[in-house]
Amino acid sequence: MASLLDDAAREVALAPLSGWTYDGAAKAIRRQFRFKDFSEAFAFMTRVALAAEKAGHHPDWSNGYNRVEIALSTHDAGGLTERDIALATAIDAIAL
Ligand SMILES: C[C@H](O)[C@H](O)[C@H]1CNC2=NC(N)=NC(=O)C2=N1
Repeated sequence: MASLLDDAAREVALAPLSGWTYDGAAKAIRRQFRFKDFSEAFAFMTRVALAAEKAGHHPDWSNGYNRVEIALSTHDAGGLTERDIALATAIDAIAL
């Protein structure tokens, strides 16, 4: 199982990821994305879903029209691990 990132490792890992913030209560990182319309938002979600399946690591998310809110946490480990950082990086590349 991936090991939890401590506070210092989390700071280092989050530094290059703009827009992701740490939610200490949820032990997750969060980011909100906005798109032109629902079709664009859902196309993004489809691509993220495929990347998540490939990684075997999945987002907790919600969608309302053109907004997609994503939280990443490693449930098996009970907090943030490198798997969340890797998926956040992949998601950012998809959103470009
Ligand atoms: C067995 C399988 O690898 C696990 O259940 C995976 C699937 N996707 C997952 N996704 C997330 N975000 N956290 C997990 O702990 C997790 N576990």
